Amino acid sequence: MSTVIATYLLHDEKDIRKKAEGIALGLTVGTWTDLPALEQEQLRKHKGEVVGIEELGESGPANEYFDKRLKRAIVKIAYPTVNFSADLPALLATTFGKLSLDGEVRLLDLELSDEWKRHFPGPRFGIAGIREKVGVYDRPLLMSIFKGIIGRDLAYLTSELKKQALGGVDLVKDDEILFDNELLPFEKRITAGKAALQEVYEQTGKRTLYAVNLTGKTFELKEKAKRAAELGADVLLFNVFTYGLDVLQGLREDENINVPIMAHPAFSGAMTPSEFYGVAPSLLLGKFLRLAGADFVLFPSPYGSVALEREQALGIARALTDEQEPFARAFPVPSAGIHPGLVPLLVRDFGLDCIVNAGGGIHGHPDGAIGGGQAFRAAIDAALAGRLLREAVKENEALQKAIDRWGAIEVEA
Ligand SMILES: CCCC(=O)/C(O)=C/OP(=O)(O)O
Ligand SMILES: [Mg+2]
Repeated sequence: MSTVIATYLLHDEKDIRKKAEGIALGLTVGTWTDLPALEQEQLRKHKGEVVGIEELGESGPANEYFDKRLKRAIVKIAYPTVNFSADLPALLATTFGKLSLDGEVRLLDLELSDEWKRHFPGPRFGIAGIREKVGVYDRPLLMSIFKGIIGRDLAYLTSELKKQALGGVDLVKDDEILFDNELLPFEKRITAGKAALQEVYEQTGKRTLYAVNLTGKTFELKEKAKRAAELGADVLLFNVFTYGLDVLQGLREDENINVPIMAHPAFSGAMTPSEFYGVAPSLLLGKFLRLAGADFVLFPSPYGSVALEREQALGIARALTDEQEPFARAFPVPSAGIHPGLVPLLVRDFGLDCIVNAGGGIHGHPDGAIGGGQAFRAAIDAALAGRLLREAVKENEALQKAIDRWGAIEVEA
């Protein structure tokens, strides 16, 4: 019998096993022991089963948070896939729908069978496909973010786009808060951006991609995305969690939207932060986004301005790049508050197949976006060569200015 196995962190004052059994029945057949034998036989294939309980010691923080003494355990429950349709909305409603309202349960993981994974597309391009588009194979990619663009016009956007590209970034993304507007209409951002980046390519030979924010009402997104593809959009930025995972999957599965999709974590912070309830970031921002088709996934880095606990951030990256999964690997993009002085940590923690992503760390450079890009590129080269930044600055003024402004955290061999 095909099942999905959910792993939860459970809290209960009295009896963890009783709570776990209640969940397994409550989210499947509802009741069991009082059923006549014949009905039990008929319903057996639909019955949820507790398949593992790992008792944990009490947690002071948990007791303090819930203001009561609680038993804790890692609990695994198997849900028969015969009970629900092969889509993420059904999977989520079954395994963490009403249960998510309990307030004392955290969903840590969902294990899908290989057979069931075949219902999901995974990234269309993935790391390999993106690298082919930018022509860079031997280092982390560098991405910058438009900042201070709201209220500006197309001339300003294209001027800023050129500066970021001239600084040597591989991609430039819209900020997630840039929406369709009269001054910067979606389609014109694509066409004007493309022309501007072609100019830079002809000037420098460096290819830079532009990730335009796909926004608007849900049922208009597909047509907008198809139009973007027709206009030659390089990448679609998408605020997945203000829409839903299945909307991402719908965009990915449309063969007329043959464009890489960059998932932004906006609004996911409503579900992930607590250690006691909600959803683990490695599942929400890692496994689910890869399953549904994101080619890039942004998430808070362990050392930026909205930092994620290091192991959590690394868990997302592992879920995005796990070679055991039957999906293309997706680019981890640790973000928020990133500046050139943090590049040694990023390379140590995320390796070659990641994207260094910065807004303020590019535009806040004393020499502007061009200097910011140059500083990051120098920091990436130094980190890959195993050189300390304090050595690398001797040959790179832009990096020196960045370190003077933001400092540096060296990773000593
Ligand atoms: C985790 C998303 C980061 C993001 O959206 C953003 O705009 C970052 O900007 P900076 O923190 O690099 O200025
Ligand atoms: Mg942003």
